[in-house]
Amino acid sequence: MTAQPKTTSAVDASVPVLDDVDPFDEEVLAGPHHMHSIIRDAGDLVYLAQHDIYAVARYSPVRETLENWQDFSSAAGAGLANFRYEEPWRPPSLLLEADPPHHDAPRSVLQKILGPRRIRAFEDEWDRTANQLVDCLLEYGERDENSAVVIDAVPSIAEPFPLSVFPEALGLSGEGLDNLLPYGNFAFNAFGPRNRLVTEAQKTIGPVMEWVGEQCPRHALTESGLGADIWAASDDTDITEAQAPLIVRSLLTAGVDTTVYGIAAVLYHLADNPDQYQRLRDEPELIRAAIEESLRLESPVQTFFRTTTRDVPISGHVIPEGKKVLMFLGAANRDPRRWANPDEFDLGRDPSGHVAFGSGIHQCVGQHVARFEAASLLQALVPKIERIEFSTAPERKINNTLLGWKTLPLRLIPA
Ligand code: HEM
Ligand SMILES: O=C(O)c1ccc(-n2ccnc2)cc1
Repeated sequence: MTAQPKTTSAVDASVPVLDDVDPFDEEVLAGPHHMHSIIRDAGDLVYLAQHDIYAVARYSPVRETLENWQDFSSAAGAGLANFRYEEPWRPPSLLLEADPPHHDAPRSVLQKILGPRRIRAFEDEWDRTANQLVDCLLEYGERDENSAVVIDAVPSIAEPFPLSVFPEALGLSGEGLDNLLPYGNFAFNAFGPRNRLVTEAQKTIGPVMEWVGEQCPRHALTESGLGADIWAASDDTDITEAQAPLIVRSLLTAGVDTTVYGIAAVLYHLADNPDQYQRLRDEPELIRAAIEESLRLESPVQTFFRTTTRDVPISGHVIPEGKKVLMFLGAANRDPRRWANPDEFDLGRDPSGHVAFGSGIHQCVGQHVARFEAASLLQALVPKIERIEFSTAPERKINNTLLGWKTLPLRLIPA
């Protein structure tokens, strides 16, 4: 594979060039919001010279780029690497890294299998698991002098809950599930540049990748899980037998890490807004709004890329064909041009239209899994916990694509 030619096509002189903005700088990854406002203020479209990429951060050009799959292709990869010039680190995703028509059948299969009706079938079981988790924390959790339960919500809630419900729903055997977090972490780092985050993880990811590959064949999956549904679709020739394991792999990649970050985001914003947590206690019907508003504010999946399929006109500029375009979903979700008081957590706002799950033909097909998991958890937690407070400052986890928490030290005051 030849290295991607650097800016063979001249940058349209009207496009603001930002020389000193590196979205993948580790300090920026830990706190991207100042960078977001610099890019939003620079214009609808900017050129980030350090990576030879274009970028959109304002709400409407991000929506436009997400929804225009013809001009902004996913088939050259959803990350910085351009599959036209570089070998993907694994066979590309049949959904995330495909355009119509190849994208169509895998998408319609997963859309059915992960649709709200099918996921609602897990609701009672996920509610039971969530209540068991909360009861266990109340029963055995360490208490402080005011008998508040003191936890780090990342290892105590955000990680164990998705790990205890999703692999089982998918139909995994149960052995080696602790491979799922490092695998997801690596996959999301791999959408970025080959920086320390990638090269460090590359040293130990081999056996993890092998384990993931071993979970995808039909015989590795239980007969009643979502994975079996994917294989059943290959019997009905909606998809081929060769495609089925790759689609299972998609769920292994995205099915846990994303929801760990999503749940941590909800708990963070509830602890950060005690008055609104009280409102949630009084009005539990606002639980879904709390989840959406947390996803808007946090945007656990911060970025994805597209590749232009022609010289694309956008907002009075032209992006040359074959260029990577970085979509800052997190910046769009806090764009003051679209949201009043964008940085505020407001249960009273209508958060619909946020792009935390993307938009258009690639919009997150697992969004109902994410929403149902978070809702089960909050429905178990809110009635039993009077107040949630930070016990000490939370620490950011660093990833090239995901924004979330490494630690979330909380004090849970029982109701
Ligand atoms: C809070 C949790 C999650 C967030 C924030 C999230 C975010 C996203 C975003 C932004 C996209 C669009 C990608 C693009 O436009 O290139 C996407 C696509 C996708 N998501 Fe998620 N996701 C989450 C959870 C999940 C889960 C739990 C699953 C699987 C069970 C999943 C499976 C997928 C798949 C397969 C796609 C590709 C869809 C396509 O290309 O047609 N996601 N997700
Ligand atoms: O097929 C894959 O490799 C893959 C598919 C989907 C995601 N994703 C990201 C956010 N929600 C899901 C990540 C990887």
